[in-house]
Amino acid sequence: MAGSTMASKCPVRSTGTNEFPVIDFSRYENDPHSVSSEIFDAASQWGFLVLKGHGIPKEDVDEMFCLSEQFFRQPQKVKQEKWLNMKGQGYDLKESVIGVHEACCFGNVADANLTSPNFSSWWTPERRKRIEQFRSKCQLLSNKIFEAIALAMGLSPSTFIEAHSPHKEPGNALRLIRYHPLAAPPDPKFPRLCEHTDWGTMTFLFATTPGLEVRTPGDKEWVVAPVVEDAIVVNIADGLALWSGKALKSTLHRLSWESVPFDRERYSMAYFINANADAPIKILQRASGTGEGMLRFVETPLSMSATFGDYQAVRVKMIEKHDTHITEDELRVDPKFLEMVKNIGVAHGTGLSVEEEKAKEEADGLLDAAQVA
Ligand SMILES: O=C(O)CCC(=O)C(=O)O
Ligand SMILES: [Fe+2]
Repeated sequence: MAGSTMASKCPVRSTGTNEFPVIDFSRYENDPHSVSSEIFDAASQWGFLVLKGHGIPKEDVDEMFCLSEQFFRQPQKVKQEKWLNMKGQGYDLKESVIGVHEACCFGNVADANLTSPNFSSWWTPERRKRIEQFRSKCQLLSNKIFEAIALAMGLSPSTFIEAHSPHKEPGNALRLIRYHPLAAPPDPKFPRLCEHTDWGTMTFLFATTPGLEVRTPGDKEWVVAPVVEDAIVVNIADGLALWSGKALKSTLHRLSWESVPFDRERYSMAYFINANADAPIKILQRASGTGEGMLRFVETPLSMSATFGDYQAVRVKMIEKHDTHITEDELRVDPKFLEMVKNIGVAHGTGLSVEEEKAKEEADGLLDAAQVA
């Protein structure tokens, strides 16, 4: 389990945009090959990048932050009218080893949040409509990035998109987050947000103030991700690390009390992208003998057949057992499959190459992949 208080006592270096990958996506249409290879390089070395020129209007992002602030300013009783459910909809409050923050999460298939009964009465039809319109813009952007990544890997452009229909469960989730101020220092065991890797396929992070800490390539140190105006932080999550045979990296990240002290607040928004529950898990591998500067990945057979839905159910169980309003019954999964996912080594975030990772696994025995997301 992550969230070690030891690590959070170490000083955390700030990074500049000359070190952390920053990519201007407005060049993609005219120059798809070089932009997609920049994205692939950042995603395989850092697992994180800052994306400028992404096309989501600034006014829309500002409006989402405005809704978020208004909602979190409501009395606690109003906010917690509906707690987060299994469809990733509702209010979530964490003060535990997972972290100290509150969130309102809009998950499930496109437009499901227009009518879901699992939101506080504060969320009027008009406000829900704006949320769904924003989710739809994020979803269209995610398709473009998936296309770019497929292009860089020598795959059909629709390879990842086909497994990400917005009309299929579990859908993508927009999580409005507030790291709330506390009246007194927290329990020393609680981090602001524990070290974790995300468990979907890709995540967009929106923030106007720094605080997000990321492990550098080679897993050497924590650095604070730079905040670039009107840009989005994009990170690869475990599902895509698994799918790409770990060519794309799912990197550990967190928030420490040094970054967001107990008496301060910070707002952010995370858009978690998930593969469709019925999409079969596939593993890609780099094909040998491809030309200079060209990558080509091919599918390799998987020892047991499983879907992303099987995988997601297991990851939810790994996370939600810590503190939750979800019952044990709802979290029931096949114990054999749970064991397989724990041992598969997807939630790695170690910064090691595939070969190094393999050698380490052999040396250490099977990795415990039970990172929380
Ligand atoms: O708030 C942030 O900047 C990061 C949030 C995050 O990593 C998460 O919710 O998974
Ligand atoms: Fe995360």
